Amino acid sequence: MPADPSAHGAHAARPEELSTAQVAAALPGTAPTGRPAPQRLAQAALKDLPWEVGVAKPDPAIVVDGVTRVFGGLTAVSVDHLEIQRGGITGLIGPNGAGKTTLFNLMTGFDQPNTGTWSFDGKDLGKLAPHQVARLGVVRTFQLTKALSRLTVLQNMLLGAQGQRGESFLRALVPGGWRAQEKENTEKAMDLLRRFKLDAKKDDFAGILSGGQRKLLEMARALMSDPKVVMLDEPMAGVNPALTQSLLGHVKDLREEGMTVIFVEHDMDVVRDISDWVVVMAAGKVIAEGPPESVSQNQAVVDAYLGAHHDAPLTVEEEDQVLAEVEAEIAREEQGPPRVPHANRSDEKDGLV
Ligand SMILES: Nc1ncnc2c1ncn2[C@@H]1O[C@H](COP(=O)(O)OP(=O)(O)OP(=O)(O)O)[C@@H](O)[C@H]1O
Repeated sequence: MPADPSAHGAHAARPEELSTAQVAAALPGTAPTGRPAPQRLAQAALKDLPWEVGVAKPDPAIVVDGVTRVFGGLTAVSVDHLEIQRGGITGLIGPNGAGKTTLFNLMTGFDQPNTGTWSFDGKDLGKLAPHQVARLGVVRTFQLTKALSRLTVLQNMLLGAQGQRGESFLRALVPGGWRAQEKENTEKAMDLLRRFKLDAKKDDFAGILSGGQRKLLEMARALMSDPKVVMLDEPMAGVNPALTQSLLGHVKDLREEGMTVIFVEHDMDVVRDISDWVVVMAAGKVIAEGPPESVSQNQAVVDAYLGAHHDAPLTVEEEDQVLAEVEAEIAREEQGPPRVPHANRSDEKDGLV
């Protein structure tokens, strides 16, 4: 069923996100200019596409072709064709070991494939080092954050500026050029820290931040290089429910700013909440693509998560085990607050996101 276009409108300012409201006011599509928000365009563009693996997108930012990565005898990634729509949020999901992180590593220059090509805006990204990929506008965060614990929060941010396009050897030769650049970078870092509510911690060592604050720092640092594509590897993992809300808001804000976001996530509530499109991987391959509501209806996806095959029905013992796991999951959810407290979300109540 096609997604409801109203579900991804400009979201209302969250009370806990004062800086977001300020940022939103300055952003295309969220200011009262009558211009449609970028995410609406992405969602509208994807709405009538067939739910087929490898389907061509109307305006792809990233195109992957024939990429394989083999470790010993194991094919960790084998993606024939994948396009990522510009300006949308694409969720990359799949069971453990599906190849999601390996694909991220390949696309951002942290690993090299055995075969294949991939491009951003038509520019070949193969064989580029991570800093060169970042300079072209594609940045990523990591499952385990890479915040350097013995540097302060601000110093960590300034490291993120190194791939900036404004930096150049010539600029270094201009008297005062570096100092001007440093001042510019510091101002930009402080703006981002304010937006991510980490400004009060600018002089703290990153090592003393909570897991969630480190995730925020990592996202903020990724934005130092003015990226066009942001790849987030499990941005919500290990983050407490209160901060999850804040992180979700920040991811949506990236889309508001016109960035293309690809994120790996295991929590299906989160995936359903923020994705315009979902790509499902299993055993290295893309096994399904479509809007969030399409994947739970896809038998191949259900099988991949259950570790079963179409032609191999579950035994009674396996069914009992799956049932017991589901019941345990429900019991856990009943005991604690859900990670995404939908009832409290002002944006959802308004039907705007
Ligand atoms: N450097 C490596 N050497 C050997 N095998 C690896 C390496 N990196 C990944 N793999 C294997 O490749 C497969 C895909 O791993 P990957 O981490 O990409 O999966 P994933 O979908 O990100 O899983 P998870 O959701 O658990 O993070 C796994 O079987 C993993 O053990």
